[in-house]
Amino acid sequence: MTASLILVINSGSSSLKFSVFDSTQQTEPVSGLAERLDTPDATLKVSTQVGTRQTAIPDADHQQALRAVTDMLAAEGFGPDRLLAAGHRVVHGGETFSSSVQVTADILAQIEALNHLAPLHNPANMEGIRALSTLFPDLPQVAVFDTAFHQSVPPAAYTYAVPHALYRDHGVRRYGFHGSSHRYVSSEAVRLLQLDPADHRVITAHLGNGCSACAVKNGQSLDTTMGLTPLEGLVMGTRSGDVDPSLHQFISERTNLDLDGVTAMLNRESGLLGISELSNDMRTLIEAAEEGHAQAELAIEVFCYRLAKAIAGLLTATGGLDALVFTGGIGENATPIRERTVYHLGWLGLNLDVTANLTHGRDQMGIISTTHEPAVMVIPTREEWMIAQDTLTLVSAH
Ligand SMILES: Nc1ncnc2c1ncn2[C@@H]1O[C@H](COP(=O)(O)OP(=O)(O)O)[C@@H](O)[C@H]1O
Ligand SMILES: CC(=O)OP(=O)(O)O
Ligand SMILES: [Mg+2]
Repeated sequence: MTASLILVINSGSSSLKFSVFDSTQQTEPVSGLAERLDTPDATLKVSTQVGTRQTAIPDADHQQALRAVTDMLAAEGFGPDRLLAAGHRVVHGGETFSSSVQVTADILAQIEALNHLAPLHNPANMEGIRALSTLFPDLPQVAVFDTAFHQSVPPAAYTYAVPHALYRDHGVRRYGFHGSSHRYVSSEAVRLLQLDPADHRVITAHLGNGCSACAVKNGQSLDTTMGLTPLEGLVMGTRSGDVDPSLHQFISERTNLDLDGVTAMLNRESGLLGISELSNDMRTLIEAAEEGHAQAELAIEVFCYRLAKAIAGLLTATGGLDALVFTGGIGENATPIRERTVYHLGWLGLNLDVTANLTHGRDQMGIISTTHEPAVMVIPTREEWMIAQDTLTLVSAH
């Protein structure tokens, strides 16, 4: 049997998302998620063409979860003999990686040296790579970095106004994340609108649990809202985004939190959850706001205002706008969020087509504005598919 399957792994601190792509048929026959790892409630959810099912995998760690995934795949007829390669999402590639790479012991050491730049994400990503190489030592593995697409951002946009020695000695600069998503949806906008690949200006808004926006000119990222870590920029589900840099000291002086405690607060208890004191889930907030929940309403308004303000700022990098693209769970589904955000940007000549926005732009083009110049679009992201494509390209070249 020829090996044609690409296994894509997005390994997080307490979860492990996976997808299987069939590179010959261009299909995604199986995908799923192992969550609440290292707890008695750990579960594995698997979706195939026939439906979704859930199994308990109590106390499973990353390696046991991956074993459960590969056992399940074998039982479904996608055994290890059919695996061609695995592609991993790695959140931080620092300045070392400007494109995807095949993993070797040397590459693994280079990625590990960047762990301090993304302590919440990279160690978990490494865990996924390690766990899979223990299970299948001969399977080629590829690392696809969130930061890689943003390596074209110029120094004026990535330099913090702090002593330059911090950059030289410690790599303190803005890096940006969600690169696979921004790269995919911006190139889709160019394709769908038939824009000139060498002459276009697109702003992409990736709005999931983590949120970031990106300025893309002529296929290159020129600026983005996330920084040294994925905490900077927009309001997110549980992350604050931009705050006054004095806040760490201010909070720790007035509460009993130390630096780690404040960082955890800004990452896990802030954003939509922090403002609303209700939920980090946009669906819940939209419903609550409709029923008159004042803090849910405030959380939504802060989210949209800050997003619109960031988009307006990113136009400094592009010098114009051909398309504004919404993607991610919120961007693809939350009609009122797109409406309110675009409302703040009416002065740019952006006007939503109310019906198209309600149907979530589910036509071939995904356009939800009354005009095409500039166009507002909804384009579903395909981060896992991008990872599979890079993986296939790299292993085919070897
Ligand atoms: N129909 C919907 N309406 C509003 N928000 C939605 C809808 N569907 C999903 N979302 C929101 O999308 C967010 C999750 O986005 P997603 O891209 O799936 O997250 P992740 O970054 O974890 O992949 C949540 O805030 C969720 O409430
Ligand atoms: C980098 C980042 O914020 O990723 P996520 O949205 O998956 O949390
Ligand atoms: Mg996502």
